[in-house]
Amino acid sequence: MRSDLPPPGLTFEALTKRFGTVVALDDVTFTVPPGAVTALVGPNGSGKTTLMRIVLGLASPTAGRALVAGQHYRHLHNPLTRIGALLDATAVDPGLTGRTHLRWLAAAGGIPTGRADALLEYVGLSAAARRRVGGWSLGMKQRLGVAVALLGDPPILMLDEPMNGLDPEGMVWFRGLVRNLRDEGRTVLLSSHLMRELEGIADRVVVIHHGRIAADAGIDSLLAEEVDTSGPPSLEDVYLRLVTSPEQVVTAPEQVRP
Ligand SMILES: Nc1ncnc2c1ncn2[C@@H]1O[C@H](COP(=O)(O)OP(=O)(O)OP(=O)(O)O)[C@@H](O)[C@H]1O
Repeated sequence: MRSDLPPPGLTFEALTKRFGTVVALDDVTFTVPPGAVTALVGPNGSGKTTLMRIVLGLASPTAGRALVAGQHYRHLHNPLTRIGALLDATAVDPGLTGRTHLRWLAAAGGIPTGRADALLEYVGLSAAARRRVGGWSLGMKQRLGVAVALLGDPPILMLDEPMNGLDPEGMVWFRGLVRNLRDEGRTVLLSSHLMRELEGIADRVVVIHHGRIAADAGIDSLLAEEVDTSGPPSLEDVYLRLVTSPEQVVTAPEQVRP
């Protein structure tokens, strides 16, 4: 392998996951390229969370594999410093303060606890940090989840529906955050149902439908191909067409926003 190639972000190779008779993921192959923001979209139950859980070793694939920078998660040295994830913002002990939660996770991961305070400030939670998380709104918990994901200052972030519950100011904050992460050269995989928000922050889009890839392309090329709309094409138009025409597969991996 050439040494001047950037390290891969996330790689999914023929990934299949069955829960009994339910096929959550069906032979899924795609790459999340480094240094870009990739949106993972699909209807409820299409397999997005399952895919992310497999990356972190929280679920085992029935077949195929998911790799982080070319390695299985379980083989990563200091995993918090390699990939940060937000899968379920509500999975926090409600009796803990946000600060205690974050400092505890930092200590458990061998990260200086002082970073927890810096991150609470970064995600706009300094004022609430010493209050119990049980009294926090969903949007506040999402911000805390982002802080957890950033604890190890990882080059790869994987965020499952991080915009749920954010108020308009929170949306603006989140947009800025994702742009910063990309400007810092980080790799971001982000799932959401909020197409308009994704249109403003994603470089690439992977559409998953019934556990299979329906599109994997740069957002600009996806929009450029959408010619059947009366007004300017939107990601929502592309998405709706794809999930109502599951046999269609769009790939244009070369298209990444500069
Ligand atoms: N632990 C489990 N046991 C059984 N079935 C499961 C389990 N986890 C997920 N599934 C099923 O796998 C499929 C994919 O679910 P998944 O949660 O990955 O979808 P999703 O795309 O994240 O959905 P949403 O957009 O609603 O969050 C669904 O049919 C779901 O019911």
